[in-house]
Amino acid sequence: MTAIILDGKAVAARTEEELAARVARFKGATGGRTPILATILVGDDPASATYVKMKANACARVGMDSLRIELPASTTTDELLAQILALNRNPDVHGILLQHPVPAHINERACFDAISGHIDVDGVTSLGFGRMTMGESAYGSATPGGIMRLLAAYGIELPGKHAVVVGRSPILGKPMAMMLLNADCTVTICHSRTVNLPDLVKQADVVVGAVGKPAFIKAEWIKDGAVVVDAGYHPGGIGDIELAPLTHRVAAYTPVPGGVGPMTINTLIANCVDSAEKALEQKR
Ligand SMILES: Nc1nc(=O)c2c([nH]1)NC[C@@H]1CN(c3ccc(C(=O)N[C@@H](CCC(=O)O)C(=O)O)cc3)C=[N+]21
Repeated sequence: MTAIILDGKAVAARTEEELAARVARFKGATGGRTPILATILVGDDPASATYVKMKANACARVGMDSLRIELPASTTTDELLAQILALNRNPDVHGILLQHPVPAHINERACFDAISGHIDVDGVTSLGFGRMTMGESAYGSATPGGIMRLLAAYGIELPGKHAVVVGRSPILGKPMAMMLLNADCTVTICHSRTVNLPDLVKQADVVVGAVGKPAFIKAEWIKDGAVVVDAGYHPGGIGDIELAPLTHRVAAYTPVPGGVGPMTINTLIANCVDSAEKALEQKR
């Protein structure tokens, strides 16, 4: 069986061409302003700094400006909330990315939920999650949203499929499960307290690795012909799924790197362009 490689890097690159054209149109309509994504990085975790830089670079590639806010690890919840509220009030800002994780003493949920819904382009607010789950208009969480766009780009049929999501985090596993449910999958959500994880994964037509542990999901658990989506990202180009033994016997898989990661960033940027266009329509 020749597996389809779900090439997120290629799909993202194609989409960037279209986004660049939309940014150019926005500039034409506003006398040269661009959509602006505000990125907030708290503390000095080098991996987080790299991801935020990748997001700013993606903005630049489509001709968008970004407003980079870097705060010390000692920042309090109230100080971070004040920054977010100021960005909410700034009419030039069309999207906010608050990079997860923030230092442990900060109430991350309170800070996510302070982001105004219309500029929650990373899809992290509770209200956005609820609206997405109910099938109402909202920007879905960027990583699962990117996965859905990637599956759509390759015409992967979802209705009636048994999707097994391994992981239940607020911005990855939980919204992933709701998006697959809304796409008419039968969804099983597995997590650290799940009994018989291998048996559940063995039933999956679609497997999503979203646990954050390198090669935690073993190749032998995955059935022939499954669609394998790996949302893990670990040093050395390793995902959450043991991939090498699978590539010849599954229907499709996301490579790591070059699969889910580029689609996450692309979804964030696409949502920000969308938000900017909506702001323009609504005369701001
Ligand atoms: N509020 C918030 N939203 C996020 O979306 C978010 C976050 N916090 N915190 C951290 C995770 C991680 N994340 C990645 C995005 C792109 C790549 C990516 O593009 N990786 C490249 C490889 C990069 C490399 O290692 O060179 C790839 O997979 O091809 C990886 C990881 C977004 N996250």
